[in-house]
Amino acid sequence: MIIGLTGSIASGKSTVAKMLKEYGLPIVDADVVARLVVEPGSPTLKKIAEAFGQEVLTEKGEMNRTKVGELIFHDETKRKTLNNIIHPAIRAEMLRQKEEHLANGAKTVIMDIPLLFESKLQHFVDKILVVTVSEDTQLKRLMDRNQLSEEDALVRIRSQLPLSEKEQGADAVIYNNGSIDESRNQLEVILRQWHVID
Ligand SMILES: CC(C)(COP(=O)(O)OP(=O)(O)OC[C@H]1O[C@@H](n2cnc3c(N)ncnc32)[C@H](O)[C@@H]1O)[C@@H](O)C(=O)NCCC(=O)NCCS
Ligand SMILES: Nc1ncnc2c1ncn2[C@@H]1O[C@H](COP(=O)(O)OP(=O)(O)OP(=O)(O)O)[C@@H](O)[C@H]1O
Repeated sequence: MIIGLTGSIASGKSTVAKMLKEYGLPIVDADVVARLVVEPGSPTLKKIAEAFGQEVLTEKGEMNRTKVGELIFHDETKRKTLNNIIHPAIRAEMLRQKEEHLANGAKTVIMDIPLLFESKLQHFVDKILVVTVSEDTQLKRLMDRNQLSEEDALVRIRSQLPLSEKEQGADAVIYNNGSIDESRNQLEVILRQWHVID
């Protein structure tokens, strides 16, 4: 079974992914893959520099993530341009890693895809697990974690579909407003229901 783990920025996906790892389940993480495909010298990074200018590269030839973040979260056209360049490369590498886990005998693979709904990737997975939080908690945790002003945190939140819509498209939902242990308990119930654990 392929489980798609999603949510929105700072809703708690990585926190839940860590718990899934503790069960020994293999995880294919879109944010990790998104870093892999823009390594210095990669064709994808070259295309990004052609589209946005050499100033998105650091002296070492790496992608300047802060700079690219500033550009794309304040400008939908630029965000779409970046997505059109980087998403095909991310998808191809994620599918490769998934196949590798299956070939190695995994019965369940987790695909952690923040933009699963925005990119319409529901067909990639058999079950969708959404990690959700209230808007207030999401805003507070994002501001704390990334040291962002309220305004910068809000533009990032608004660049994604509302969590309420994602909950409607889910096979199961983890409500992550409470403690980490409360979320862990919800996860355990879901994994039992799906026969991933006994
Ligand atoms: C814009 C970039 C450079 C910012 O890097 P930074 O290190 O600050 O953030 P990080 O990569 O950890 O992403 C944090 C979160 O931002 C959100 N996010 C990232 N990219 C996007 C996007 N194109 N649209 C909407 N939300 C996004 C996701 O919720 C993600 O989990 C980076 O996120 C990126 O390369 N984005 C494009 C690839 C992408 O779409 N990644 C999302 C998962 S496929
Ligand atoms: N139940 C919780 N109680 C308190 N803090 C939490 C809880 N869950 C997550 N957090 C904190 O909230 C922040 C966001 O969580 P996390 O990084 O797991 O979100 P995410 O959905 O993976 O975000 P992103 O898409 O931006 O990578 C982190 O700083 C994390 O430590």
